[in-house]
Amino acid sequence: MDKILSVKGLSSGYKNLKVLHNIDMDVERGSITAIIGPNGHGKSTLLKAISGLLPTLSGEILFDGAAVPASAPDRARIGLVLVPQGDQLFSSMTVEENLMMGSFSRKNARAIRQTLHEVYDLFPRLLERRQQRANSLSGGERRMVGIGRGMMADGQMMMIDEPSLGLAPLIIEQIYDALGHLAGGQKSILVVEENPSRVAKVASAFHLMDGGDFAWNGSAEELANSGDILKTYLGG
Ligand SMILES: Nc1ncnc2c1ncn2[C@@H]1O[C@H](COP(=O)(O)OP(=O)(O)OP(=O)(O)O)[C@@H](O)[C@H]1O
Repeated sequence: MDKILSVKGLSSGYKNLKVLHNIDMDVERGSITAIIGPNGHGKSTLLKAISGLLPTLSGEILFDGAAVPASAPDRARIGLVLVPQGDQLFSSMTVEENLMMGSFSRKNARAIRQTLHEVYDLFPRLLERRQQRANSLSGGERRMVGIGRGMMADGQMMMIDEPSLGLAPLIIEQIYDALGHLAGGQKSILVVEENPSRVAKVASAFHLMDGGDFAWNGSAEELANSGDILKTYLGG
C-alpha cells in the first residue's frame, strides 16, 4: 500500500475533553477513505487533529512518510488541506473570489489559473456563476465552492467534513462523483460521512468511529457485507 497519510496511536481533543483515543489509520494515495458513524463520536475532531487545529496529545501523524509540522498553516502548506463542515464561505464575495482564497499560499499565477480551470471543469456550474456572490448560491453550489476552494490549495490530500450535509440526493451524487474523479486523478481524500451508503460507491476504505476510537475497519466489500455492524451503530 502506497500510504500518503499514516496516523499512529493518535489521541487528541479539546481543553478539558480528550475525544480521540489511540487512533490508528492509513490513507492510500489516490483513494477515498471514509470515516463513518453517528454524530458526536469524534469524526470531525479527527479531521481537526490531523489538520493541526487540535493538539496531538499522544501518537504521531506521518504525511508522505515524514512527521507533520506542528501548526495548521504549515500542514496546509505541505499539502494537507481541510474542507471544514458548513462551507464557511465569504458571503459577500463572488464564487471566483472565494475560490481564489484557497490559493493564498501559492505563488505561481499560471499554476493557480490552471487549478481554477480544473475546478470549473469539475463543477461547470461554478463557471456559469463565477461572478455571483456566495450568499445567493444554493446549498449544493456552496458546497461545490467549498470543495473547489480546497482544490485551489493544490494539496496532495483533502480532508472533507460531511460534504453531503443538508443536500438533496441528486446533488450528493454529483458531489461524490466529483470526489471520485479527484481521487482518480491521484488526489487522496479523507471524508467524514455519517451515512456510509452515500460514500459507498467511491470510497475504498472505511473506519467506523465510536466513542473516539474505531469500532470497525474494512473495505468497500466488507462494508457491503456488514449488515450487523450497520444495524448496531447506524440503525441501518
Ligand atoms: N469546540 C469543542 N469544544 C469542546 N468539545 C467539543 C468541541 N467540538 C466538539 N466537541 C465534543 O467532541 C465530541 C466529538 O465531537 P465531533 O464533532 O468530533 O463528533 P462527530 O462524530 O464529528 O459528529 P458531528 O458530525 O455531529 O460533528 C463531542 O462530545 C463534542 O461535544
